[in-house]
Amino acid sequence: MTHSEGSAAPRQRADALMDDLLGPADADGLDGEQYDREERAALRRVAGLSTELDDVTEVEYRRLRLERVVLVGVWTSGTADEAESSLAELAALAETAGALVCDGVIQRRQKPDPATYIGSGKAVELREIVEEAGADTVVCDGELGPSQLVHLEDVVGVKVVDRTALILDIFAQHAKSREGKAQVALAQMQYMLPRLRGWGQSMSRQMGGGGGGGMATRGPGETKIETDRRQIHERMARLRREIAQLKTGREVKREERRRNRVLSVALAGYTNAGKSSLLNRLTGAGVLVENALFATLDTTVRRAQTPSGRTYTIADTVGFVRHLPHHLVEAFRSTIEEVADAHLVLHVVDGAHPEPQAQLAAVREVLREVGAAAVREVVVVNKADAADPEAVARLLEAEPDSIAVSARSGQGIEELRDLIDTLLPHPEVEIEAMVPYTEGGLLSRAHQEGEVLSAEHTDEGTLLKARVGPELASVLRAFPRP
Ligand SMILES: Nc1nc2c(ncn2[C@@H]2O[C@H](COP(=O)(O)OP(=O)(O)OP(=O)(O)O)[C@@H](O)[C@H]2O)c(=O)[nH]1
Ligand SMILES: [Mg+2]
Repeated sequence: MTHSEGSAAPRQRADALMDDLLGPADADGLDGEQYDREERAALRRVAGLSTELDDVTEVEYRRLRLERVVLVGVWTSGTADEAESSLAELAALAETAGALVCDGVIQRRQKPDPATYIGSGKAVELREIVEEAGADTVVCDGELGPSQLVHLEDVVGVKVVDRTALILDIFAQHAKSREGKAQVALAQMQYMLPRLRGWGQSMSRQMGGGGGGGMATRGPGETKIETDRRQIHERMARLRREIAQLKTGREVKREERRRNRVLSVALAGYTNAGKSSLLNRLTGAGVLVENALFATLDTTVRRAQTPSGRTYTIADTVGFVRHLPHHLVEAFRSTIEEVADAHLVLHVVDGAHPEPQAQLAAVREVLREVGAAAVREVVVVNKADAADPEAVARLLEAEPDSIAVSARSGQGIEELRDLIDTLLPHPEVEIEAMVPYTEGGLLSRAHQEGEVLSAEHTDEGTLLKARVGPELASVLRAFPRP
């Protein structure tokens, strides 16, 4: 059955990459396990994929419930290394979602097969691998159309999900705030809507047993799908309203910060680069740090101070990943938009990662999409403690505005603080004033909003020399130096 892919390279197992992700070899009791697996898979199908939603809100809490997965990628362009690292990332995503990765295969093709994603001959081979591994799910490294999912499922005999569904699932597990949860739920529904029919057909074929069982179930199945669709549409409309309200609240706060001329720094970067660790280093904030992808899904804003005593806010943001599902870019646009508003972006990259440049490029692409490309950017090469010094040196050379740090050891953090101080815009007006002791509030404003160059206590009040914004400058002019 291999004639259809004449030039296709033999299946590539990304074994080396998966080594430490592999569980113990399953040599024991194959028969019993297989039976068990069928039973579990059957149960899971009903729980996870059925369109029979008792309550449509269930969509929100849907978990893919992946257990043993086989990964499959179509390698259309680039080097073998790139194809393998994409699959390794998929493995990390699957692990983050709680799955055990049994195996990973890549097929070289010009483009994914329109019917079954990988070629039909390869799909049959994949089925053997799935059976051998005792896997219950196949995860494809791309976004598959509804009918591709159904057709591939028919061939491999287990649940098939794509990269998008996997990422959505992780996001659903990690979102904490109301807004974050609502955004993920909306994205999940957008993703599911066109796929309801597909799953429905697949289910009825399964339940019909033979090939011709479709007719009997089609009628009521369609009706049920229509009902589900309508309910999902209604729920999506409600979610959109909720998100709009929450967004207004967040924007009011943001507007307030802008009005108060609060200096702002945003941390952006590929997932797992160490953004939250760096935020903790810079502010002492207790933000969740985890060696998992997408530990942070909600924007956290903290207060920090530059070495010269200026106050600024620093926002942690959701991590980026290649091929971020489009729904999610949309859904998270608002949280990522925070970056577009910042005075300075610290673009954190994992210096110990094999492909930091690709990560930088992926993040910049999204930043451009949300209109944050014009914000001043510094590349913060993190994990310098663990990275190869030569790789770090190469990165620093390739990126003109860059600095190497380690959030873990503290190396480079002082320099980073100084750099933040230098790059944050400086208030434009230099002023001298004699601030009476009754106007203590003005002194603290000068400290917070501006840069105090000197403050000398005299009999008449505090002799202040400072750089401040125009608004505060006009207030201070009421107290000229005698
Ligand atoms: N060796 C080393 N590990 C680090 C350093 N900074 C962070 N890490 C580790 O990298 C992992 C990810 O750190 P996080 O701070 O959660 O990364 P993040 O960018 O916020 O990740 P997401 O929120 O998932 O996008 C954790 O296991 C950290 O302990 C560092 O400087 N050196
Ligand atoms: Mg984080």
